[in-house]
Amino acid sequence: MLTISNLSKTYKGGKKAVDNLTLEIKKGDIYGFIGHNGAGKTTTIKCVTGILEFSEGDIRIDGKSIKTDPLECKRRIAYIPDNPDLYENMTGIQYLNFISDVFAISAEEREKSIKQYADMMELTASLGDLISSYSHGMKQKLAIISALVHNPSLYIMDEPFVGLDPKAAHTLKELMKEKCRQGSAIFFSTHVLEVAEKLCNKIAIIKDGKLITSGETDTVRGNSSLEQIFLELIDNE
Ligand SMILES: Nc1ncnc2c1ncn2[C@@H]1O[C@H](COP(=O)(O)OP(=O)(O)OP(=O)(O)O)[C@@H](O)[C@H]1O
Repeated sequence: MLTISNLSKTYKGGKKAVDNLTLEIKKGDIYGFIGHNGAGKTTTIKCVTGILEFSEGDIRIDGKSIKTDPLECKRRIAYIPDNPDLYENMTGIQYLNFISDVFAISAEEREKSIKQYADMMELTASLGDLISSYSHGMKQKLAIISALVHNPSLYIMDEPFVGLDPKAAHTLKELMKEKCRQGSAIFFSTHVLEVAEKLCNKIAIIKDGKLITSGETDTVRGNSSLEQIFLELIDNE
């Protein structure tokens, strides 16, 4: 579903934020992407979603290259950034309709799914309010609903649980599991190792832009906790 091959990204000032990264995310995977602050997670995610250009390597979504076929790739993905920068002068419902228009979702379908996901995220009562009046968590919820509404085959999420209250975080975890059971795939970054350990069937750990380990969560972790393994790998590499 998502293949990252030998990806390297160097910023203009010369900082190599991602260094020869190779990962494969398959249909049905909930793939956790873990690393210290500044490890290169957001940079990788922005390359995958076509926001950042990269000089070396290749990124393919369902076999299509984000470099040469960006529109086809973007049709298949939903991106939930760590700091949703939404159109502040729209109301929540206007924004969801705008996203539904972009992805050509029928009126009937959007009405049903907006209601379903807004109810689940407990945002229905605020959908008529301007986004500028929303808290960080409410913006995060709106970004999540907008992703779910167009039912993509690949979800890319950057720290999706930050700012969510415990109930919304629980709902999101359940939705993530359900979407992957239905055949989507999720690639997401997180610092919350307990969540990654419980939720992800696969995990990758990066340090200074380089992949340290990746694979089935149980194999990566062995008999230890993910926290122990993470700390050992980060200290020893
Ligand atoms: N626009 C930029 N220009 C130059 N360097 C950048 C830029 N954005 C990020 N970097 C650098 O690239 C490296 C990777 O940053 P990135 O944001 O990808 O890390 P991260 O793993 O997402 O970190 P965090 O967990 O703190 O969000 C860091 O050293 C950072 O300083």
